[in-house]
Amino acid sequence: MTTVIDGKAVAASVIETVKSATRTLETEAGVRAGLAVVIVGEDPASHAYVSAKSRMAKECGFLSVQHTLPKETSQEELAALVAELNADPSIHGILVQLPLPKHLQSEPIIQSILPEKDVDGLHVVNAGKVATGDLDGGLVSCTPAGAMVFVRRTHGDDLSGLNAVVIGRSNLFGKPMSALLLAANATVTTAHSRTKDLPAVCRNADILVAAVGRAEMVKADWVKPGALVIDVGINRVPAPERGEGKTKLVGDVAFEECARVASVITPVPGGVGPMTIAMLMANTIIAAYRKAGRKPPKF
Ligand SMILES: Nc1nc(=O)c2c([nH]1)NC[C@@H]1CN(c3ccc(C(=O)N[C@@H](CCC(=O)O)C(=O)O)cc3)C=[N+]21
Repeated sequence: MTTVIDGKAVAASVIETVKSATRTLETEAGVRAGLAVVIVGEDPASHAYVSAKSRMAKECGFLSVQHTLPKETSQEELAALVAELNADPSIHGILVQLPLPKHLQSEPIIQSILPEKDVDGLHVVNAGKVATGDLDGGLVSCTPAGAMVFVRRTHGDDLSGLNAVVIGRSNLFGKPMSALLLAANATVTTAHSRTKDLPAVCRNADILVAAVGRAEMVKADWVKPGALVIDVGINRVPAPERGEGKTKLVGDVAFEECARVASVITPVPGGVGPMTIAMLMANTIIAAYRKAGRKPPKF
């Protein structure tokens, strides 16, 4: 029987750990963890994600601050807000929701966040720590960190002898995911749009991670029998069967057919997505513990 991972349930268990760590930090050190989320513009999907993050931060017991800036905000104004949050001792984590409106450059903004407050794990200092295998010193990007929780719950901490294939090479996901799998001793292939015979490469994977951004691209005959399949894709597609003009979310994996071949698989929605938000909370409490000079919890 194939196991379908319940991402909401795993995320809830991460959130329970965060909540209790938040209480401990408050009672023993008198410190309340604080998360600031910055959003520029009116994109409804981005607002939905940001509300979910702010709501979860409150549920964790954090000081949760949301800055909503108008879409015509200048580069300088956004940079000034980040500088203010960097200097604010009540804020331990800063997240600038991406993508930013087209007239703004995200890279200089992200690199101006203090690495110790960069709960998205996108600062070069944090990316560099992941790349060099220093997983306890920095902050790990939330989506790969969440995917690794699924990997550890399936295979334990040591992936020696297992082949892992990550489809996708973005800084946000593919590169850190490959680095985390490698640090856990997997033999890792980072595949991408220029890879020759992608289905054949994927068929070698004991752990197959799809982050291509193409709806249901990974088919059953790409999956090694018994593999763990992690679907990082979020694609909104038309769903005429639900009524005229309706849409639904699907991943990068053709779920039904691949589930018949895999031994463990994550669904979309309800897989990696909820874990991304949970790991953001985990990173925030880790940042707050470090600031207070305490050893943070492990996730
Ligand atoms: N600076 C920054 N950091 C991010 O981490 C970041 C970002 N910008 N921009 C946008 C993406 C997207 N993202 C998601 C988080 C949760 C779900 C999630 O919980 N999804 C639900 C479904 C939600 C629905 O129904 O729409 C699920 O997969 O079950 C999805 C996507 C974080 N992102």
